[in-house]
Amino acid sequence: MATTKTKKAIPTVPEPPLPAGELPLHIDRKRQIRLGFGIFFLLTGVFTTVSIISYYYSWNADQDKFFSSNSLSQFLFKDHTPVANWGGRMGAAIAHLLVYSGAGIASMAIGIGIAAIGTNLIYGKKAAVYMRYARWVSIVLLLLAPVLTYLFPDSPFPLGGALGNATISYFNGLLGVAGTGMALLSIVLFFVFVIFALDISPFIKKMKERAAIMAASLKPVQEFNKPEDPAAIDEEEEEEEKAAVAPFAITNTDEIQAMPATGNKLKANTGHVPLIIAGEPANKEWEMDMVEKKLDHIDNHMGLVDANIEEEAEMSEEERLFNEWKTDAGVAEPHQPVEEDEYPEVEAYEEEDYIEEEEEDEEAPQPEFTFEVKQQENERPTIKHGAHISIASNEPYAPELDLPDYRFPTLDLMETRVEEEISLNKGELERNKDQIVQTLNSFGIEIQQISATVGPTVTLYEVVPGKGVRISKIKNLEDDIALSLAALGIRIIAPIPGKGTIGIEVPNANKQIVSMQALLSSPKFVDNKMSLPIALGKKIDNENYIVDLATMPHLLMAGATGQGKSVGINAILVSLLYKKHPSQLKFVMVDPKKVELSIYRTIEKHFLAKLPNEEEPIITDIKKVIYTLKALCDEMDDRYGLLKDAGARNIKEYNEKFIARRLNPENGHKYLPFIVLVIDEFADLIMTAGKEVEMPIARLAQLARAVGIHIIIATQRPSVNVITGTIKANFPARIAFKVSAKVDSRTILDTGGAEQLVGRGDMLISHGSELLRLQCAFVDTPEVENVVNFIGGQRGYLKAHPLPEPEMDDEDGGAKTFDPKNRDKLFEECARTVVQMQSGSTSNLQRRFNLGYNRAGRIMDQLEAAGIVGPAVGSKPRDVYFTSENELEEFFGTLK
Ligand SMILES: Nc1ncnc2c1ncn2[C@@H]1O[C@H](COP(=O)(O)OP(=O)(O)OP(=O)(O)O)[C@@H](O)[C@H]1O
Repeated sequence: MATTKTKKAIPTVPEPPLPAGELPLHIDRKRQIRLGFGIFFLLTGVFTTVSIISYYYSWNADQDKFFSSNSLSQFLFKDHTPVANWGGRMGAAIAHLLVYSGAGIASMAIGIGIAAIGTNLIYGKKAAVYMRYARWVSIVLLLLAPVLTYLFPDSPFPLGGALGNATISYFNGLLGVAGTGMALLSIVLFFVFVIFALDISPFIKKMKERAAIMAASLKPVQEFNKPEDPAAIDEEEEEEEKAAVAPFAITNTDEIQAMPATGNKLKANTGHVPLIIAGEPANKEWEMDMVEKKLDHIDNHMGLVDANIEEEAEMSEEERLFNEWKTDAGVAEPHQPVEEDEYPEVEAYEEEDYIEEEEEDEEAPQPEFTFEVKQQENERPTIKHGAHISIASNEPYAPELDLPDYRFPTLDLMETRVEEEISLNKGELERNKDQIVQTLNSFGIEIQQISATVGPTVTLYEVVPGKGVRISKIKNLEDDIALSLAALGIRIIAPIPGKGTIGIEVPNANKQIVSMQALLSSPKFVDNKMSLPIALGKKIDNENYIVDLATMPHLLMAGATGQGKSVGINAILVSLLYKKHPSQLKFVMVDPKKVELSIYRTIEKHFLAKLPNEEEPIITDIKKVIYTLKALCDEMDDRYGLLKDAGARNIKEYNEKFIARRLNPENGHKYLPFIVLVIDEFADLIMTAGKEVEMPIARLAQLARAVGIHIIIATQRPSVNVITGTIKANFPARIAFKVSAKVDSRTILDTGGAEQLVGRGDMLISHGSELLRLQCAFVDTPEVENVVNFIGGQRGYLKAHPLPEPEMDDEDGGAKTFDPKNRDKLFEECARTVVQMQSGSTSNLQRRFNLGYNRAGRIMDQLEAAGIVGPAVGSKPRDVYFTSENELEEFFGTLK
């Protein structure tokens, strides 16, 4: 009541007129409350933003502390362990909740939004402004969080927070990874092109207009330097008199007054200078007024005033009152619209004039105000850097131009082995047929029909059995039939896949050598478009067997000693040397026996790749093999990085883009040659280095195909401890030369048969689902020498292709040690999760078990040391070496 009385009393006492700059009491109080809230919001926003920025650096240290507290209040008020966040415990908690449990790094928009609201409260803007902020903050949160999670799914820092994770895992389930990517891209494009474009267009317009104003405002200043037509001056003066006097006097004319040093010079050639030097205030003011008026004029002319209407709409009532009050008090006057034709020279201004003027004044000491002119020159649009970043030529890139004079090896380097007509003795054929029919009949197997296909090493007899004969019966009689045919190397194929017949392969009395020269000159080899064509030999029906190593994509060759492995490797290498240019293919050769591959050292500068600073082009030392394998893994990772940048799925697509000059070498892009790793005696390696060799080979075999790295391994010991499950699983293409026992054949091919081969290049190849018998092409050592000498005698690269320098875990390159007693409580659970998901991702463990980064990282290290996951590979998830939970449980059993 008392207040009311006081209020009522106020009108009776006439208020004294408000002093300039002060507002009526009710406006003032409202403003104070707003100011209070504004400051509060501003500080809160700044604090939140700073805490989030700090979280980026301190989250590793603080996350464990946050998780180890039972509740938020305990973390805030009861725990006393110091935190690393710049905002203290409160900052750490806010940042954790907003970033980790919220929208990741995008949450910064919340802090900035709160601060912006605070600022606007201080200035008393209307509610519409806050709505606009809220809209933008929501867009940023909803868009940025999923995009960041999608782009960096395995980033240890929660870039997209829980919001990003939840959105992406939902959409990945709904649309798949590619579908989610496309959906995100369309949403982002929608915002960029539709909403954002609409919003920025006025801004761009404004910027353009401002630039025009700046240009125009400098015009009169330059005109000081230019002699003027007296008539024009008169006219201008007249017009100026007509124009309204500038409502606000610009007093900062000191600069113009303080120009005596230049005055004399100017006096000689300018019309306006006497006015300036004389220092008559009216004239000085006139000059500056002209500038101001022109600014106003252009504002009106260009519609800036209209643009300001929008801003005014956002003004608070208080601001309007304040402006009205200012107007009344004569502090400022509204802009006077000026007729367009009053300042025709604004439009008439031409750049050439300006350049000429500058040239004329070159020798004269430059008066201060010409400085502005120079600034203007800087602001003139320049050619953007990068606008011309383009590769000089539009011609497709030709990798062969690295060595333009390189000549491919010629066929005369290979020995000419005339392939005799396959002439199997008719008598031999008849004899074999009769014996087969007899033998089968003696076991009660009726035959409807029999035919023979004569191959270089064996003849295939195809038998169509009588009705009701079970195929398994014939298969069971394999040994008996072989015995009665009295020939070595009989192989029964019952039935021949895709045919209703039974095949019986009988070795020929006279075997034929398959000529490598004939294979290399065959149209099938010459005209093929395979990435890595290899001419392996001939099938049983004499068809040339040429296959693409890139599709295999790796090859395992095994067989007893002296059965043709080395010849087989040479056949493969020679085929590649005949077909590929040195820029397209590199070999990494490992030869623990030191003699088999040393012949290829001659082509070191053309076709070999090795570790930098390594002298030997062919690797023979086991330790260097481990380094080399690591380097190849690094090369693979680097290549994946390049493919990702280029948006290519495999080396073929990548190289096509590079050849079409769609990838900029300045961004690290380069033509990627295929790399073929050849290991001649794999058993020696695995016996000496075990997992250290097996794991990187398995990793390369699993992943390197897409980036053009292929592996050929050969061994003469086809036992299970050499050709392990891991190796077999990753080498789908396998070649078996003759082996001594059926069990060895099973180890190599998962089936018998290789023990019945006749040796000397007779082989079985298992590729995809088929098993084929081939006679390997024969290449003798002198022929290989001819080829490598031919290549080595030509100009090559300066050195062998360098592989990346590998980083090893410790000096010995050994793996981390695992102490079963000293492992995390969650070790087993995490191991199960990792095996279930087949992905060694630390951030996954963090999310699953609510772990801090450090602890999750420690557990991942323990998993690596235990051999459950592979080493860290950049930000990608680690490889998981256990394929099933059973396997894992067995492993846990060994730890107890
Ligand atoms: N495709 C083939 N055609 C004809 N003869 C062959 C063929 N392959 C190998 N031979 C013969 O077998 C011999 C041994 O071959 P090779 O040296 O390739 O055996 P290997 O399996 O590499 O033996 P090791 O394991 O002892 O090195 C050759 O010297 C050659 O006479």
